[in-house]
Amino acid sequence: MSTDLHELLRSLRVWDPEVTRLPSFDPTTAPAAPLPLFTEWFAAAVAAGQTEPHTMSLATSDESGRPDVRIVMLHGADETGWFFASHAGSRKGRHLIARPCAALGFYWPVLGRQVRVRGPVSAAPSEEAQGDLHARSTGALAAALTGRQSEILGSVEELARASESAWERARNEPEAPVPSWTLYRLRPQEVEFFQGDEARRHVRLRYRSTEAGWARELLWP
Ligand SMILES: Cc1cc2nc3c(=O)[nH]c(=O)nc-3n(C[C@H](O)[C@H](O)[C@H](O)COP(=O)(O)O)c2cc1C
Repeated sequence: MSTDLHELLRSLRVWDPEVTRLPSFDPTTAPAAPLPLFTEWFAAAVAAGQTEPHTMSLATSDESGRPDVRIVMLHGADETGWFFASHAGSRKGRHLIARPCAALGFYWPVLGRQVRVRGPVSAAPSEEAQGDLHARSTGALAAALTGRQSEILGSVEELARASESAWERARNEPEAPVPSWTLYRLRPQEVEFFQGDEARRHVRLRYRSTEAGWARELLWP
């Protein structure tokens, strides 16, 4: 029996009160810079039981300006930027060489919250990337050692063979270097916080980097 996609879509709700608690958000009480608010919202998402709150959409564009998007993990955020890691030779890595700008999107449905971050991207020093990788799990190192991300794969058997030897190396050599593994820093020029509201009076607060510091402005939903 085939699925009726349209019927299924119509049957779904956003912010079902059974699973979503929409907190109120008063933008007049928001801090002067976006990082403390991001940290507060991130912690609230974790506390509310949001699954995988540290995954985010990463949008890049190719040299012709054609956009692309995929999910990556957030590796950290501080006053210098938001961090993620990947292979320099992957599609996104090639995009970031051609056009070193990106956007991140977080969605934490248990609280009806979205955060968007945009800005220029640069690669952190290689020692930082290797240190970040080696502080992660054996699986993360094995995946990085498998390499060849975004290349055409001939068969699943080929991947299984490469992955098995990568796992073996990761177990025996937990500090194995992965030269293509890159820690990227996105320096925020704009950070937008979106709080969903049941009456659809969603609150959108945008921080915009200016020479005088962070400007804060509300946006129509
Ligand atoms: C939950 C989740 C987390 C992921 N985290 C990463 C990550 O941190 N780094 C990464 O390179 N790919 C990660 N991926 C895989 C990417 O989505 C993507 O398939 C891969 O990076 C290749 O993308 P590209 O061809 O655009 O370069 C993750 C995928 C999922 C579903």
